[in-house]
Amino acid sequence: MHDLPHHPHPDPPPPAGEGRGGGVSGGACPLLAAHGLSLRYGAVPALDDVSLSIWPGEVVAIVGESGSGKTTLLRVLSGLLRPEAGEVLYRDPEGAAHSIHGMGEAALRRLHRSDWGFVHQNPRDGLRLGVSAGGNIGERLMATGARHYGCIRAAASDWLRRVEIDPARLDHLPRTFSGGMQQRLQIARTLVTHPRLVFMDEPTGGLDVSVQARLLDLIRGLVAELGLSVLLVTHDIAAARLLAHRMLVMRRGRVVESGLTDRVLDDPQHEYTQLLVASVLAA
Ligand SMILES: Nc1ncnc2c1ncn2[C@@H]1O[C@H](COP(=O)(O)OP(=O)(O)OP(=O)(O)O)[C@@H](O)[C@H]1O
Repeated sequence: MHDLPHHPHPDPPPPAGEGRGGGVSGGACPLLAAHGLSLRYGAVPALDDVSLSIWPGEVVAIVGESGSGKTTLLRVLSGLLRPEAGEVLYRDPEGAAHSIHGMGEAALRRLHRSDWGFVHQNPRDGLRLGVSAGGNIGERLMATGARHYGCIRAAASDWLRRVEIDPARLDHLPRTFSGGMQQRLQIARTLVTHPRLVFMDEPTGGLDVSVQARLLDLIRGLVAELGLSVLLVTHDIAAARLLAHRMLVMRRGRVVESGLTDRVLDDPQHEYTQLLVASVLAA
């Protein structure tokens, strides 16, 4: 048996309607739903008719080999890239659906500051290296309206502790931190505002194996504690196994298989998924 997180939905949404084609389901309410996303870089089809949805409290992993389109998909879903075709709908806390690529830059920026978080593979892309650790966390709180200096500092200290960084380092610059500490600081900065949906792009990439394991454990604990919805891009099947309720397998811009994580990994249906799983078992 695998120690998979309990799926937040007693009756998890069927994978039908995901992958190639398919539609956003009508009556039910996913947090984010994408339909028919396509994007090419010149002649390279980075995304080819991709559809997916993520539900409140759900962790969905997007896996696949290098160049399969994972990062492009995450960037399109989070509004950082515009698709040539298709649509991404986000449901706000009041239940209204918004088209991500139709909402305008200011509204999208607000969403990224409040409801959403983005954890980059390279912490330098998600941190301000010239600002103290506490400042990095406090800044995001202030962007959502926090003003009381003492409260902001206390929250920053608390979050340093939660990501296993000594709060005595509150005033230190992130460039004096190790790679693993910088990544944990980026996670603290992202989660301090309790976002509803977090995009993670290879959050453990580029770290030592032992540091990766510790970080995955930390992410797993925080995701469960905060009930976060997470879209996780990774080429690490073990990370997907540990964190994700569901997974999508990408190849050459297409979703070739999707389903509950243990089903996909223990009983892969697509030839490519079978190869992917076999290569991990052989390693
Ligand atoms: N800015 C760009 N210009 C041209 N081609 C691009 C660009 N970004 C990505 N591509 C191409 O699009 C395809 C998908 O790339 P993408 O980065 O989304 O894959 P990935 O699965 O995230 O890969 P990796 O795991 O190596 O990060 C690849 O063939 C890549 O070479």
